[in-house]
Amino acid sequence: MKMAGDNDSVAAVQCINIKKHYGRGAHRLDVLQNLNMFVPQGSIYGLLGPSGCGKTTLLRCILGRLSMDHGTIWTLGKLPGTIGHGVPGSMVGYMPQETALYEDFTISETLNYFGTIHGMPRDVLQGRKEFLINLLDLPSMDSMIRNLSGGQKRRVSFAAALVQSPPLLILDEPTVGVDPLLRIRIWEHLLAFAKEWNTTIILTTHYIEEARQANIVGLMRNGKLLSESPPQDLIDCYQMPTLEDVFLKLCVQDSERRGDDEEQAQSTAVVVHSINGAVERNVSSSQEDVVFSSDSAMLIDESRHVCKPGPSKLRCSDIFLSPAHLWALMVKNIIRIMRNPGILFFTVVIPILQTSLFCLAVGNDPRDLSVAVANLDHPPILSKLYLQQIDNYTVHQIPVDTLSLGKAGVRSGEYWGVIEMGANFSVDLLKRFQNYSSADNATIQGGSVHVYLDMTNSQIAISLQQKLLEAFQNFTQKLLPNPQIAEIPVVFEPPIYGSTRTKFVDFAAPGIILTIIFFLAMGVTALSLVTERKEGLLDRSWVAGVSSTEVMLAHILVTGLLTIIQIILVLVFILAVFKIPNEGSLALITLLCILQGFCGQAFGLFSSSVCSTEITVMQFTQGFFYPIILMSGIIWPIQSMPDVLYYISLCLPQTYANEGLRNILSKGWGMEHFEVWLGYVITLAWSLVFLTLSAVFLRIRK
Ligand SMILES: Nc1ncnc2c1ncn2[C@@H]1O[C@H](COP(=O)(O)OP(=O)(O)OP(=O)(O)O)[C@@H](O)[C@H]1O
Repeated sequence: MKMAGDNDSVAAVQCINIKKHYGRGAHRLDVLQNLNMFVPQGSIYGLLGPSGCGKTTLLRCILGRLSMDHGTIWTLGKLPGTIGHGVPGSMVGYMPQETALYEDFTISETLNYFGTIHGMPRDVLQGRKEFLINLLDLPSMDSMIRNLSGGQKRRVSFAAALVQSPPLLILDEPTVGVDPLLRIRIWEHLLAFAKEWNTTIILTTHYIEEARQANIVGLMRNGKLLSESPPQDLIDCYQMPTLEDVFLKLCVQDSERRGDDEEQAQSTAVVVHSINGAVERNVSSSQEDVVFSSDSAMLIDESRHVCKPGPSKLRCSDIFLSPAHLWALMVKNIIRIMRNPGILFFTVVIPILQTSLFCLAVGNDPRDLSVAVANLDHPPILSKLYLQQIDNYTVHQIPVDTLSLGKAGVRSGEYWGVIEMGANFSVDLLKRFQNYSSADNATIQGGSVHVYLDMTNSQIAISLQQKLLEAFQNFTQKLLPNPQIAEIPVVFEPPIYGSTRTKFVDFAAPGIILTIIFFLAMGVTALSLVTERKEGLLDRSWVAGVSSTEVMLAHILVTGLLTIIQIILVLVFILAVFKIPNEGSLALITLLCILQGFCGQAFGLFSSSVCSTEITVMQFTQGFFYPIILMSGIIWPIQSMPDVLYYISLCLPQTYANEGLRNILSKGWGMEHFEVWLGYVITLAWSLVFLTLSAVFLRIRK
């Protein structure tokens, strides 16, 4: 059917037999059921219906944001989402139900963001901003969104949908929660846009009577249109005082039809014709029969027209990345970070705090360990000399009269151990040193230091053993002309790599550096996307034409700057302040850290593409934290793991990187070693895996 006269005969949007459901099995909900819709160009189309009848779902299908189960939608002559088409993109302005604005932006920044995405030149955008501020009676451009009233926020949201003067406007409940005066003003603007700029407007509303101002109303119930006609025609046809009464009557009729014939009811729509002022009513059951009338008096029985697909002007940005989109997204991310002191604090202070805590709290010798000394030696010549050699920083000697008193003290938790030297210690030890080959067992036992330790804390026990053995070496050096006589005949020569005094902290440092960098980078990235998606902000950007790759890249570039700051801080504190030994190239270390930071960002993006809320992101990332720490050889060598765990650990993103960094730091190895190469290659491979998965999940969940 075609209306006479003007370009109203051409459809801006046409939906043909649309079906859409959510859920599966018993939870399946058929939201749109064979829905047909025809929105003429330059008209205001009011989509009315009770809550939950599927209005938003239909709008999202029209925008190309939701895929349908069945049917076709034409928007501005093309299928939404076609390459080169501006829907989603600059051809459509979308105002979602929720305000969906960045609370920490000003009005000006908000409009800049959307204007830049749409590629508006700076001066045009400035003029447009001033026009919209006047038109919608908004406060000053510098006002922060978070300080605006609810009504002002809705008007800013409206302005954001209008900023690029789109030919198609889709407004999801623009007047909900708005005072009556403002509602009247919004309608005045809508009428002006349709009349003066030939803008096509589709809007949903619960306030049925306000839709009398629309050119056409679609009355929707249970996922289908009960009627699609000019409001006055409906009122005249049903001879009801209000549109609301018409809607009620149609609902009753629909229920009755459903009772009669469920199948028939699925696809019928009441259509009102207005012919030369007389109104007649049809019940149609297929798309071809669905007709509408204008308030002009003529009907032309022709099939409906949709906008003819014009020659596709394919821009590079439709296929490749758009610099305008990237720039807008990056500026947006920078503003959000700058306005959020928590993120800046997180960036600068946390890496310093974590590295310092690690270097100060881990790997140092324990001190002031109380150890009972039962020295029964008489006269205590050699025993005294031995006790003097014990490192007083670690061991705090407490004399006791008998061995059993010392043991009782260990059992009660007073001492970490007891050192016992017998009554003939000095005599027997001298005998042993003077006559090695003929010393009997009694002499050897009498000339030995007997130590009883609390072995429940292995690190403390190992430290005590080490200190007591070192004291004995010092003691023999003072006592014997050739102290090597007193040593066991297994000699550890100067090491090939490292030193005899290599500490635990040197072993753990590479893993700790990489873990701090990986998880900080992940933390900065992970929450941002989830917050944006939850508040409907991401949805708005998708509709403006931004792609998931652009969103990801903009996040990586901006949070990448933060990650580089963190890497510099971590390395300065580890290598320069706490002087963890480094034999290798600083450039290689930095490169590996940057790649691990990138991998952390990619993992953060992956987490935020999989999870819907901040809580689930936290749980998801925490679930990975301990397995990575425990299984990547950071605090214990992977060579000690059971076979299965060992092979699993090799697959983790930090195991090879950790090993590679350890080799660079402690052995000074470079890229000529395969073990070092592997660290870089596997980190990069994991980053690509996470990025690909993020892109897939972002696309699926768009
Ligand atoms: N992602 C989803 N998964 C499952 N069900 C959904 C989803 N989105 C919407 N629904 C359900 O589909 C039905 C239609 O929702 P929709 O938001 O389209 O209704 P609506 O007419 O816009 O409602 P309102 O006027 O309250 O905004 C509702 O029952 C809703 O609960």
